[in-house]
Amino acid sequence: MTFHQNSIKSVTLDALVQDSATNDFVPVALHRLTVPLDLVPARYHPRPDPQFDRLILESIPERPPSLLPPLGEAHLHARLGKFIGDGHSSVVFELDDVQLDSSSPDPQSVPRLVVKIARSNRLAALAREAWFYDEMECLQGSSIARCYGWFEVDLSSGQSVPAWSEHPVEDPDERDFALESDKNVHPDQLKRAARRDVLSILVLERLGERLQPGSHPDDVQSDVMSLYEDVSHLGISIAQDVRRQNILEAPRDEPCLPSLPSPFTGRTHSWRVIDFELSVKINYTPLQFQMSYDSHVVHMFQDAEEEARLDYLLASPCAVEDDYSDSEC
Ligand SMILES: Nc1ncnc2c1ncn2[C@@H]1O[C@H](COP(=O)(O)OP(=O)(O)OP(=O)(O)O)[C@@H](O)[C@H]1O
Repeated sequence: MTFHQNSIKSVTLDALVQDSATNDFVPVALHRLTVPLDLVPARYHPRPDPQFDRLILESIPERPPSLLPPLGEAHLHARLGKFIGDGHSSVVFELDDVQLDSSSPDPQSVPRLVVKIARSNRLAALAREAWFYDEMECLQGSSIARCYGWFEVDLSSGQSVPAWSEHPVEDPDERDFALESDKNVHPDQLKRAARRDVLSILVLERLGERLQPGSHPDDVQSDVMSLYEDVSHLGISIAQDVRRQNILEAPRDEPCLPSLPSPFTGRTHSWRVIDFELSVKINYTPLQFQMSYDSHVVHMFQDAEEEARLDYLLASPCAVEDDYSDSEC
């Protein structure tokens, strides 16, 4: 049996939650949640007159039907591995020693996985991201990572999560887009925002390295542009978060699953886009999206070049001096 994005029903993680009295790690079991269809309200942009037909759709694009089999019963057991990265909303780790229970799918079809752990004050942001992974199911494995589910558990009073305190965010009071971007915030999101005692995670396919500072050849730039094109076919704008930190290489290290061709362009990408908590579902045409993505992506690659130049100058002050010929370097 193949391991699908909806095969896992529950997850037990070791080395994530600590018993505050003894400082020992205790295994914690998290249960899969179904993301309510209306969790993220779409934004409707009225069409002022027919000349905007090329840019604004009459209605919000429908979510393509899921092609996954019915929800599975598998239980996944894993240990928190190496820290990979963090952001305003989450901390991301590799998963080690991944095991599935005996009734589960073929372990050969399980790729390397990571866990994206919501910060305690960013539960709504992770829920929002889970909704976008569902919305973009048809792009999982081609332009975005495969997402193996959203899982939660209530922590008990004597439990703590060292991942939160060891990787603190610079500004813990920063505004939460998940609660501010939508006119009518879903009641579940308001409840989540009020809580600090919930462990909430996404289990994702492990992608490769980030797009590095420097100049990138045309084929890389066009591959990345095409990731945004794919997303725009679903009426999804991620224009607010076009950054090289959100472009990762497609998985390469075994075990990994092959990249799938885009259902929209047929292109098999070498890159993936991540991080959808700032995304918005809206009734724009792909042409309208393309106009805004074009400039964002061009700027991103220009910034990557500039960043590399600055890194070089900082690492070798003589290079700065060389610009002024009296240098003694
Ligand atoms: N599927 C993945 N595979 C490998 N690395 C990942 C994956 N997802 C995230 N990462 C790493 O973790 C980092 C943080 O992830 P991400 O940007 O999704 O977090 P965030 O908290 O939503 O960030 P932000 O501050 O941008 O909202 C990424 O920059 C990337 O390096």
